[in-house]
Amino acid sequence: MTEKLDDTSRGAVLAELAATGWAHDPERDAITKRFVFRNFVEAFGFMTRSALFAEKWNHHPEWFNVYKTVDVTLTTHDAGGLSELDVKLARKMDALAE
Ligand SMILES: C[C@H](O)[C@H](O)[C@H]1CNC2=NC(N)=NC(=O)C2=N1
Repeated sequence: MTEKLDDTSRGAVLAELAATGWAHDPERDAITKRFVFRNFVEAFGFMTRSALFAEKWNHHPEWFNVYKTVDVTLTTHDAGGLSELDVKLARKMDALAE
């Protein structure tokens, strides 16, 4: 689960995630997305709910919050690039942001 995505699966996965606003950073083999909420409470609520899944799955986002904006970077440090866990967390964060 923490192995890097192989070349056959990553194309489809990156295309799927691109459709919801995730961009691939090839330098780091990471995915990034900016979430913008109505206000700080909504942004922090999203971070709090995401944090519970991150902790449960032992897979943690890199993120930067200013007021109602949360910039998220997902990659798997142990694998040195994207893994299924990043995809799982990205999908969950999309759902939690709705
Ligand atoms: C020791 C601990 O299980 C590891 O450092 C976990 C924690 N959370 C993690 N989060 C992310 N994004 N990548 C990791 O490789 C990772 N590894």
